[in-house]
Amino acid sequence: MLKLQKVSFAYQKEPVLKNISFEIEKGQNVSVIGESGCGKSTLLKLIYGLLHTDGKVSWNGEEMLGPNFNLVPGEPFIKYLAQDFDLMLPLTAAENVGKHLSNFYPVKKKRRIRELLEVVEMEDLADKKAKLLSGGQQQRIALARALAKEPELILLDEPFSHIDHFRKNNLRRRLFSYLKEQNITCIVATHDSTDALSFADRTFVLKNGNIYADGTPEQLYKSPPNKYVASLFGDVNHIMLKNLRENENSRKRVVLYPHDISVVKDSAIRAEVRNTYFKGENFLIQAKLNGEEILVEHKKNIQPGNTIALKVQEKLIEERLK
Ligand SMILES: Nc1ncnc2c1ncn2[C@@H]1O[C@H](COP(=O)(O)OP(=O)(O)OP(=O)(O)O)[C@@H](O)[C@H]1O
Repeated sequence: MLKLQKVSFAYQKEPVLKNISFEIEKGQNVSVIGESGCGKSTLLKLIYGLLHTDGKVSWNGEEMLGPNFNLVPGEPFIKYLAQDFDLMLPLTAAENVGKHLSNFYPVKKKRRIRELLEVVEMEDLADKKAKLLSGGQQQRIALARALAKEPELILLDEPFSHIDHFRKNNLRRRLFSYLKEQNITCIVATHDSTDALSFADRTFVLKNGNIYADGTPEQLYKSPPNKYVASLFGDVNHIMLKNLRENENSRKRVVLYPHDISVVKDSAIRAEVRNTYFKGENFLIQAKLNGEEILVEHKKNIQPGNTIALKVQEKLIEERLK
């Protein structure tokens, strides 16, 4: 189990992380999300032992003392995959993956390298020099290398940032099921809502140096505590209640995703279409509702200038206001 107690950190005067405490069970997949610069990478570096904190970071009850006490920063049972992949460019993909594996059992080593190259779908490029690989291919090799010595805890900083959309989904499924099978604890810092929604057991939202929200992805998505949290999962509206309800006088607003709002034949809520964007299965409609800019999802394209009637389930509004 990973345990952080009152962990704070500042590069300069202003603290980046403030008094953070949490526990993560073995084998859990935790995603850390939050706006750019909120401290996701700093948190991973701190757990790995690259940065010093006055707080306490421990693994299975043993305190990890950090860079002020370790000559070589980092713990051997943790792997940290930074945003720069730090590959040995003159070596081949396979050589990079096996770099930290012992040469004592060459057949075993070869088998392990092949297994890891399969996880990241790079078998075909095993013998290609790293310097000749694309950014996404290098990132996949760096991932395989991080897994080579079967870490107990893996820290991944934007692990799919250079990988194209088609491959990303498949790779995510393979990687995260591999980590589950091996019972490897994983923390992923990410901007990508799919990493957080589809694969994490638990999600931390970082804001202003604190864990601002902590829950299962489903809890955070379905009942976002506010607009900030909802916006990390995609487009979101923050609509004045008086624009949705008759006889509403408060200045309260409600968080609604575009798909929470339906276009109907007739209703008292009317908006004027300003723009439409094709999204594949649906269209995203940008419209003006009593002066407020809103986003609505709809099956059909509606031309700008048209008026649309809208409906939001009252039950959903009540839930979001809780
Ligand atoms: N070496 C450094 N020296 C000084 N300030 C730093 C350093 N590294 C990061 N920072 C600052 O610390 C804050 C947190 O940075 P960090 O990289 O942890 O954020 P992040 O959430 O990972 O961002 P991103 O999502 O853009 O990668 C930022 O304001 C950043 O400018």
